[in-house]
Amino acid sequence: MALHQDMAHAKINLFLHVTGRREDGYHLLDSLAVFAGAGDQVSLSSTGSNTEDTLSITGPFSKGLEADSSNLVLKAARALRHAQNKTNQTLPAASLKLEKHLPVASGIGGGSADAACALRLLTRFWNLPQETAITVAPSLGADVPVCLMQKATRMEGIGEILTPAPALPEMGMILVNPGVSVSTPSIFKRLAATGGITPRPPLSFPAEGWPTLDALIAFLRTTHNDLQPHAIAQEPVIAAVLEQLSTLPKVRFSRMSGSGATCFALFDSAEHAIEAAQHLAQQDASRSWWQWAGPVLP
Ligand SMILES: C[C@](O)(CO)[C@H](O)COP(=O)(O)OP(=O)(O)OC[C@H]1O[C@@H](n2ccc(N)nc2=O)[C@H](O)[C@@H]1O
Ligand SMILES: Nc1ncnc2c1ncn2[C@@H]1O[C@H](COP(=O)(O)OP(=O)(O)OP(=O)(O)O)[C@@H](O)[C@H]1O
Repeated sequence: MALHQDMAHAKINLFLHVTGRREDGYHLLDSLAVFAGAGDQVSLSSTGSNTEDTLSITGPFSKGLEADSSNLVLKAARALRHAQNKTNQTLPAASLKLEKHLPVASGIGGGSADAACALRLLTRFWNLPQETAITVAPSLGADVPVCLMQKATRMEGIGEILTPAPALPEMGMILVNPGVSVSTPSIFKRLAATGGITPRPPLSFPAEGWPTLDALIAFLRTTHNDLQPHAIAQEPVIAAVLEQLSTLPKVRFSRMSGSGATCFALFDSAEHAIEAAQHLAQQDASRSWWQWAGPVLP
């Protein structure tokens, strides 16, 4: 029986500016990340024996994902054990289950969200201080620290400088992925190969936040996803997704998230998003695409 379970929510970059490049090749970013109701489910139970941590994967996107030490869930467990400098004998082995609902390598941080979720579950299971998870998170991926919190956040540095976002309005969202997986390093490489960084004046967030969706959208229109043109150059179908989203009833704003290929559209409410998703599902072009509609987490 599962002792603990938690949701690994999809991370959406409402904008994503690439502001510089470090000597190690990692890019400096400025981004506003929010979390959608969509997510994977991770659960944990005790194996009842002192063997190794184990993982099993089910769900619509389990195919092609290995449940071995390459999986970010088991990498999270190993990193946490290492940080505690304890052996398998002193921390009981965990049996982890991942129900995979988010498309893999799709720009919405599914693997990072799973790793962060595993860190949250395991720190509770092993009675470790929360700080251990916070310390370990960046070593698992640039998106893991923000996924640990699952709250609207401004991301800077390479993703490790996190500032809670000011107040956001209630809104609904559609996510659409056309079924092509996009490797994050390949899109950053394309950006670097073309000279990359677009100089921009520093961006300030209003301290009072955005009381309405109109206000948020006016702000977002001054921003970009700098990875979007490079992802479209690699996978032109992303432009078709954005075209479809822009014509949906009551849509307010659309853009690609992260390094793609998932694109999002914003609506005044989750109900409007769900209605528009029903409309989208009837279009020939989008029938085979993965889609989700619902609320953005507060
Ligand atoms: C694009 C974003 O999703 C925006 O939230 C993240 O920056 C990427 O986060 P992530 O997938 O967790 O990234 P990682 O697994 O740490 O890095 C994958 C690869 O992406 C590139 N990378 C990633 C993050 C970053 N700030 N600069 C980079 O250049 C590097 O080539 C790195 O080897
Ligand atoms: N639990 C996992 N879920 C998804 N991918 C995983 C997992 N564990 C390892 N991976 C590997 O991590 C890579 C990145 O997957 P992920 O779904 O996090 O990409 P992404 O959504 O593009 O992430 P980001 O938005 O952070 O760039 C995949 O190529 C996959 O092989």
